[in-house]
Amino acid sequence: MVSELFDPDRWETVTDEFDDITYHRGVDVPVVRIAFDRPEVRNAFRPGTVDELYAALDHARKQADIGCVLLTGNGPSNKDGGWAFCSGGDQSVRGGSGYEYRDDDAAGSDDDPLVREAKAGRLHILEVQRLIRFMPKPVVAVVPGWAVGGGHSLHVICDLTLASKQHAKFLQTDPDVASFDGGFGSAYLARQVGQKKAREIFFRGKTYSADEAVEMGMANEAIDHESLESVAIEWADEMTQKSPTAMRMLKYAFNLADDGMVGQQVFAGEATRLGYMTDEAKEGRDAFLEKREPRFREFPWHY
Ligand SMILES: CC(C)(COP(=O)(O)OP(=O)(O)OC[C@H]1O[C@@H](n2cnc3c(N)ncnc32)[C@H](O)[C@@H]1OP(=O)(O)O)[C@@H](O)C(=O)NCCC(=O)NCCSC(=O)CCC(=O)c1ccccc1C(=O)O
Repeated sequence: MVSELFDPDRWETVTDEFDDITYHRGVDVPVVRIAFDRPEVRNAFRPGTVDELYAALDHARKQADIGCVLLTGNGPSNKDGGWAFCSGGDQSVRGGSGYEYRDDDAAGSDDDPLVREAKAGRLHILEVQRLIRFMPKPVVAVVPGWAVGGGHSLHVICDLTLASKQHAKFLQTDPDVASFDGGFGSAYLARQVGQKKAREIFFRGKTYSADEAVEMGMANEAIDHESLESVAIEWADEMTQKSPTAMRMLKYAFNLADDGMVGQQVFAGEATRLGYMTDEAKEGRDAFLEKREPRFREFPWHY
């Protein structure tokens, strides 16, 4: 069993090569489901987990027939029945300068020695955050239980959050373990819930329910636990029936104001792609290749 909330009739396996995550694609909806699969440690991520998550997200990014990504956590824990989205960095493998590949974690033993050295003491969940941020399709955090520390930051960076009414719990423990996500995990959270509330979340370390998360604006809807994944698929179905270009441009437009010149670059890159699709752009290319002046006067100055 992948997870108690997982409906095997709705999903097919993309690959079962991963150890710490599972990766499926929808049978009848163009959506993928990527899930943390370490329920016994509340889906904490170790370096290998982050590597796998990055690989799966990057794969999903490149699939032209996929319009939405669901990010969730498998469960419940066999140990105590607890549910989790993700409890952040695995504190048991935290070394002096970051999280370390240990024991059975994918250590990249076949890597070039210099790459292996550079991989020591990883804090690369931030690379995953950026991949989600720039993913050209909506990413939905589907939160069946605890979203804590770096796991809380992951739900924050997702485009939408659906939370189990009965089991989702939102908590920031970063300063309890001397960690601080000073990027999207805090600053973008403040955009969602306001400065006072965001500071309260980090400074007090209080646990919030799904309803409270919805009320303060960091989650979209609290859903009955049993229906969480089927509702997530419904939302994905709705979103993937819309224009892919419009959805991509909207996501990047929402990002733009907060992402500075990188946000402008990403948005403008997509605008350039659209520009390249016009006859005007083809005329520019053809004129160069045919060694003649471009006949741009044939094109209107739209207003
Ligand atoms: C999540 C809890 C609140 C759940 O509490 P509870 O339901 O009572 O269950 P427990 O009995 O505590 O836990 C069950 C079991 O799981 C183990 N476990 C839970 N969380 C972790 C974890 N994060 N690491 C390792 N192990 C974990 C726990 O030990 C139990 O094991 P047993 O063997 O059964 O005893 C509660 O568990 C909790 O508070 N967990 C810790 C949450 C936490 O502090 N997370 C880390 C925050 S810091 C972080 O995430 C890194 C931030 C980050 O990503 C980052 C930030 C800035 C720059 C870069 C980075 C980066 O890339 O890392």
